[in-house]
Amino acid sequence: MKTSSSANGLFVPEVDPYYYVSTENQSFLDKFSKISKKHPVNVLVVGKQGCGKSSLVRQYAAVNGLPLATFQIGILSEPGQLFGEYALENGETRYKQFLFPQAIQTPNCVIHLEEINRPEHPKALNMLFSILSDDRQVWMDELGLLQVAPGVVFFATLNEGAEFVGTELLDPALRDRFYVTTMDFLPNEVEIEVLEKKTGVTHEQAREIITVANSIRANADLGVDVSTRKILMLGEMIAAGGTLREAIVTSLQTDKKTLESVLLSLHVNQGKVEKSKTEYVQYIAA
Ligand SMILES: Nc1ncnc2c1ncn2[C@@H]1O[C@H](COP(=O)(O)OP(=O)(O)OP(=O)(O)O)[C@@H](O)[C@H]1O
Repeated sequence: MKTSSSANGLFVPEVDPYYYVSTENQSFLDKFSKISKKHPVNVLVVGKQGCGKSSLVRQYAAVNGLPLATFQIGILSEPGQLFGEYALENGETRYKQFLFPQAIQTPNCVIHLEEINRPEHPKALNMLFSILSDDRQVWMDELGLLQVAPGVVFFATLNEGAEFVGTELLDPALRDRFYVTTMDFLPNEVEIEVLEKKTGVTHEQAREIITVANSIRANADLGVDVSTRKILMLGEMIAAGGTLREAIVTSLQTDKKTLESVLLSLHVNQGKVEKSKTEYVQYIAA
């Protein structure tokens, strides 16, 4: 998605004209925005992978015209790693500041902390604790006192999966500092509309994709998650002229055996997926 530049190198994302949110979540976002005018706010967005958490954060920034900065917490292996690192420059070791210190000191910045429940090393969250607590400041030998600027909103996203539900794996001391909002997949009618608008498939094609997705979702034995992202990928393939089978084979990202079970169950239950005969041809031109 395109973004427009703001003065300090951070970016205000563009509004996604086809982003849908429940009225409840819209109302929550509105309140978070109001609270942020008084002091920085922490919001935890919980939901299944690919259900739209990142887009929600992006859309919040876009709709409110605020700069957005995203950081992957899941890959952190030590406390200071978000802030900067020592690097060799012209034979000298210097401390190089990363975007994070700049983002937290930028008034009204929207800061997305991705996968906050999964840092590679638990201590990696230590410095974040101070920033997310009422103190809103942290001392670093290299950078001095860093204070969170007025109006900053931290959105932490957390993937809800089979291995854990909701916020239970998040450290209680950390969880305590967040408002929590939960997201689920969109209702079918809305998913159909998103599919039509974003991928250009017809209403009938969109309906068929959702029927297939529902039948896979309903069959827990298959263990295949069909997220909104996956549905959009199916739609893109079909809009590009692919068959439903081709779309499923390329989009679902599952092992061969599960894929065969998926195709078989769709074929048996709904006659939806045509059997294919594999032939080989030369691939020498587009
Ligand atoms: N409510 C929605 N309205 C329109 N499009 C949506 C909506 N939710 C998700 N999408 C689309 O689905 C895709 C996946 O969304 P997104 O990346 O936000 O999911 P996520 O939950 O953050 O995924 P992950 O857990 O993998 O980070 C994006 O292309 C996004 O535009």
